[in-house]
Amino acid sequence: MKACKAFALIPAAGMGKRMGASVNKQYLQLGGLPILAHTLAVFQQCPRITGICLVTPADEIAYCRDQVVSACGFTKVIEIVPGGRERQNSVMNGLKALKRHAAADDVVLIHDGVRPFISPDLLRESIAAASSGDGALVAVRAKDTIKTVRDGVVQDTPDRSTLWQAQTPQSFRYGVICEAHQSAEEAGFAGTDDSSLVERRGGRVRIVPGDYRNIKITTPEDLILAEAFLAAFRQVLP
Ligand SMILES: Nc1ccn([C@@H]2O[C@H](COP(=O)(O)OP(=O)(O)OP(=O)(O)O)[C@@H](O)[C@H]2O)c(=O)n1
Ligand SMILES: C[C@](O)(CO)[C@H](O)COP(=O)(O)O
Repeated sequence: MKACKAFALIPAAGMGKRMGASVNKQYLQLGGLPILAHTLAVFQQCPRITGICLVTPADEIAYCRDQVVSACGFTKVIEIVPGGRERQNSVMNGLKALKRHAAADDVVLIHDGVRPFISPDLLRESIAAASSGDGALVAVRAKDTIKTVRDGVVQDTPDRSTLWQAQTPQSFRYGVICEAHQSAEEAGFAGTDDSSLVERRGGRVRIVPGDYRNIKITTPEDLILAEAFLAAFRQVLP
């Protein structure tokens, strides 16, 4: 049987408010390159990825195309489109742009632009898992005990053995994720990740056990961790 195509959708249209930097956090330097370049490099180098759709703030499209995509030779970037108010809106814009390229059965890997430590193995495992069901979610087991809290008072201590921390990529058949986003938009449902939209539609999302290094660079201390990870584990670009 012919393998389906796999596309990457990279939302990178946030404001980086929690980072508080003078430039948007995806352009902060990590090992001498913008964070976003490290992320894109993993997808560019993965033979299973056919094309990449990048979502950036509308007023950064030209900068991103010239200073990141062209400058680093990311030839698999087939679309750069403007983002929306929330991450969910940015992903929706990317899904619409992929209509020109993807068929309903193709797989789309949705991956935060600021998670540069995703590994090629996890991309391959995500594509395989998403191809055999409704979707696949890279996640790691919760290491800490998690509390449910209301008004500063603990309500409950959920059984930790059932708790996983969601990362990206979150990967789905193109038709499945388009339907889930469309339905969420119509219902005014807001989720903090893409899997929750598919779960809401009764979809079966499989866990792909992830990697604690696959951090989302969110606050200044994450940058220190990222530099340490880069020095210890990773050499992506030539
Ligand atoms: N409207 C938005 C918001 C977020 N993102 C992207 O979604 C990913 C994860 O979001 P997060 O780390 O929360 O980024 P920001 O929204 O930029 O951060 P903050 O909430 O601190 O402003 C990032 O790659 C970010 O650029 C996006 O494409 N569009
Ligand atoms: C999608 C995500 O990265 C999974 O952990 C996360 O939910 C994004 O949340 P954010 O608040 O938009 O950073």
